Amino acid sequence: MSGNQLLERLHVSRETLERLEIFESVIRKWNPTINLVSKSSLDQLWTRHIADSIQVFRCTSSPQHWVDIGSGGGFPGLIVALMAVEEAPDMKVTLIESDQRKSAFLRNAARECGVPISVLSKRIEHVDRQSADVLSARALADLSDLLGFAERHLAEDGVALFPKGGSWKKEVDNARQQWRFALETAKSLTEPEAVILKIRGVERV
Ligand SMILES: C[S@@+](CC[C@H](N)C(=O)[O-])C[C@H]1O[C@@H](n2cnc3c(N)ncnc32)[C@H](O)[C@@H]1O
Repeated sequence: MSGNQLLERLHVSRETLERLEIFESVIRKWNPTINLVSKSSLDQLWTRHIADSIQVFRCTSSPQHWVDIGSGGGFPGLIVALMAVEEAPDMKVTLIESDQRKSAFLRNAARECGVPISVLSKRIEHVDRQSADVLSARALADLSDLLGFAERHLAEDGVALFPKGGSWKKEVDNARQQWRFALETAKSLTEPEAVILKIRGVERV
């Protein structure tokens, strides 16, 4: 599927597309200095990163507080905040990113795109409890570690959204040795083998 077809399928409005184009120009400007996405995937920014993040946003409806951990170049957290400007204007979005230069990028990109966010430049292990309705993380850690963060930072009826590649079943089996949780999966639109894990009710075994 081409980038345009994907965006059509993900129902992106003209106004949001304009913000995404501003984001694209900011990330292309900063990437050579701080390597926000790999040079090879920069050519597929719209499919590999932007559409991939929009589909995470589309996995849930009307949360009040969305927390994204290890946001890096803003995937999915900054794209979620950008989508929310039109579609969920009351939602608060917090990005947690331990790298100071990436945090500076996130603040700058958000300002240029006109997107309100909070950025915490800390390791997730040092952040106060967030009571998030949604907790997301892409390419940060294996599922068992992510569930430790979910247990601490999700509100009681909150949902964790973790995009995972082809080996997700193995990660789920391993995680079940340490954690009890309810799992749903959504097939990725951008990668045939990939899924988004939707996880609730995380408890230590
Ligand atoms: C592989 S990158 C993924 C970035 C982005 N989520 C993506 O999918 O493109 C992982 C990011 O998490 C950040 N990170 C790693 N460990 C972290 C921690 N314990 N707390 C907060 N951020 C962390 C790194 O600085 C890096 O930007």
